[in-house]
Amino acid sequence: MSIVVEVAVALGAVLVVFIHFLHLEKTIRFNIFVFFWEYTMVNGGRYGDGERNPLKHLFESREAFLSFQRYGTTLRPRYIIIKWANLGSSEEIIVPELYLDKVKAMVDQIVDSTNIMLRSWESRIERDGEVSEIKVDENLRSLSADIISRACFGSNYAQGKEIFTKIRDLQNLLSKISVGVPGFRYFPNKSNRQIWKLEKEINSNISKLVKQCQDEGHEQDLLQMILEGAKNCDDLLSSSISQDRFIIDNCKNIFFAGHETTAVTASWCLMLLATYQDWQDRARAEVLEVCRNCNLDASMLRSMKTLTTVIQETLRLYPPAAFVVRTVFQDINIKGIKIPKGMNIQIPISILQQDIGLWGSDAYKFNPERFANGVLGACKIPQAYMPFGIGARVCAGQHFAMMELKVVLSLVLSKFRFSLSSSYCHSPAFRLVIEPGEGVVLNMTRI
Ligand code: HEM
Repeated sequence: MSIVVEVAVALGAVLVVFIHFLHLEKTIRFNIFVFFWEYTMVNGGRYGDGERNPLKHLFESREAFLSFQRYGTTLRPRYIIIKWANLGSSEEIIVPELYLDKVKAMVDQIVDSTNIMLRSWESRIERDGEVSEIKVDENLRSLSADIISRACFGSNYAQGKEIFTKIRDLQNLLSKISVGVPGFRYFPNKSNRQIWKLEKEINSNISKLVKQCQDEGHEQDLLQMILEGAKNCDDLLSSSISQDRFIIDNCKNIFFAGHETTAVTASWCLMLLATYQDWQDRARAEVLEVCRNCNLDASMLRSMKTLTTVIQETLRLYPPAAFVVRTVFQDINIKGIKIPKGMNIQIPISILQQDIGLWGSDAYKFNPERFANGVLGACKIPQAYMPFGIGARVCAGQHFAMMELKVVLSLVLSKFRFSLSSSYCHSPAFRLVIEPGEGVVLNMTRI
């Protein structure tokens, strides 16, 4: 089957590319990219003169340029986000669970999960002598998956974690696909067949788990909220989406939105604290002062002002989500570019968050102090700070994410001193999120 299928796929792809480039849609897709290019130019040649811009490498290298272009012209990543986010009004269901008081109750769970990771670091340091070189990224990813699985599936989290692992494999496969041709995902080539197989497995595993949760009843975890939401969701009644499909899509949505983003932010935070030792000392002093050898609780997290500004500044310089995506509801004109109704616009978060005109001449510098009086004090136009998006569809998990980051970072700071290893290579990479391309490698010692 395979050679015939691959040839058919190749011919089909050529045909679709041809039609695609002739079609009016072409103008629309290219406009999206031009819009950002123009925006960039209008704002003082951001790519050219950003000598100290931490994301300079990302924006300037040919590879990065291609992945931006690819992202701007391919349907796939946007398709996933929009499809997963738009199936039913996910925030109606998720947000109540992620409100602050609910989130507080999860602190103990997060402390337990984080301590498991920290104990493994302690053992490594003991084994290696005084200092250990630790690449933190994968550990932080598993931690974040563990935390979101527990929050989502409660006591069934082990099965949930298996599903999340499969979703991650799916994500990896999808991020490797580079052909921005509409309809390509229906071609039965090798990678698409792998994707379909994985999707089928994920859907059937989630269905099984949902059934199990329904039989057990009464647990107040995220999955239960989704199940309840699915029962009452008007969107479902007025659409052709099945309840199963809705639940499956919401599970994928939470995992995709809430796992990688938080893990990557923790990695960037540790990288910056390792680079700026004065901020590491200040944040640690605050944590020790607030906790005074007691167990962490939600009220302590509120008092950690310095740590909060460190996280805010990290999210300003290294926002994990590269774009906020919106669909144009009526024809508009931005800086002379006509944007027709129905087109998707990507708002480049990091460009807005490092604009000298808005943030001052030290816009590229790591300076958590700027957030001492909140976002209003940090930026001329506070809407330009949007690591969690903006408006009605702002991130449903932002409180959860901030709380998780504070717990993880305060525990790390209270137990370890760390500096950047000489093997660290600074190379922000745009995959599905903006992440340290070569990972973050730290020299760690116990306190
Ligand atoms: C540092 C961590 C995080 C960052 C930077 C982040 C960022 C974002 C951004 C930029 C959006 C798009 C918002 C918009 O279009 O205006 C979003 C949406 C979303 N996020 Fe997060 N997020 C994070 C963590 C989380 C977590 C932990 C969860 C879940 C527990 C979560 C759940 C969601 C959901 C469900 C949406 C879709 C909301 C909708 O479409 O209505 N996020 N996030």
